[in-house]
Amino acid sequence: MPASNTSIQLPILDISKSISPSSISSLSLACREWGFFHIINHGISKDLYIKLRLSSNQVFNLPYEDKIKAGPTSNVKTYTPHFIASPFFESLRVSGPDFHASAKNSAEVIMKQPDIEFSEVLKEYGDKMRNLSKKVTEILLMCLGKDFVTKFASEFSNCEGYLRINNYSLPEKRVMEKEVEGLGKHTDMSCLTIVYQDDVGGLQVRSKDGKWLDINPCEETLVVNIGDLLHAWSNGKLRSSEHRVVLKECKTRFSLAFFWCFEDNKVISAPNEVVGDEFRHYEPFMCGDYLKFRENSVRGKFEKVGFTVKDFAGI
Ligand SMILES: O=C(O)CCC(=O)C(=O)O
Ligand SMILES: [Fe+2]
Repeated sequence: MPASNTSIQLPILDISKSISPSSISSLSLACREWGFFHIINHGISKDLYIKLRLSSNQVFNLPYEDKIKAGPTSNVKTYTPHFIASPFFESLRVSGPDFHASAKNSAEVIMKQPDIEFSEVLKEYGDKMRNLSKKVTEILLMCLGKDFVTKFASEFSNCEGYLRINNYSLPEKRVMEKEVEGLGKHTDMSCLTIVYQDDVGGLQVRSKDGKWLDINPCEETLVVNIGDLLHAWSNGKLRSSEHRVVLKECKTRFSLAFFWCFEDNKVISAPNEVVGDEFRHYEPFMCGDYLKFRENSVRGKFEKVGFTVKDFAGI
């Protein structure tokens, strides 16, 4: 794995304010080049984050035998154990629209005495993320063209989100000769993803010429990245970049990735006005069919990219 120590400066968008024309242009550039940017004043308090982290850790700290009750072969399928995405990664999924019910469902399967706060905190976080995702979608439409919010916001009106709570850990006595992949390179199967990463760092984006660049954590700042669904809908104008997480020292790492997605039966086809005078790069496709394509191909699933929306619907 090539060593990496270069970080990139991404635009920081103050989501609490109305966006200025100069912010639109720097954001548009970042979305075309990197598909990544930062947001601040997002309304997720440190207190909410800490509560969510503490109650998630209660789940991750349980024995494997308990967690696997919600594993890939269970009815709920919300827990991804170690050794699927990587030996150092496990995650728990909580889905909208009813984040409370989804969290409660997993907690009841996994925990002997389900923690009521877990569902409440997840509801608060999920609902806030849904509102943030709607705001960010509108801003991205502004980046694509004048009046595009009025023209195209309705295409996104049935979007819904799910949260993946990611827990990274390295064996304690491991001698770290070099960094290891906590989560291998992949593109996200979303319209957009909003990530709360802790202060450990390790998130990296792959540049167009194949270099890995660090996206350094920054207090009070969330990372937003474009996923494959919006990449295809925008005819590639908003870039879904490959990214990964590397673990550099003997540390644990915790992140919250919220995926904002079209409904399964949505036909994704870039509107003519979005394509403009460029070539059309993607055939229309049904959102759910692409998700199935990724889930059913080991290569496309979590890592070992190769299979992305280009392979599925690229012209
Ligand atoms: O852990 C992170 O910072 C990012 C995780 C990620 O890329 C994902 O869950 O898709
Ligand atoms: Fe990702």
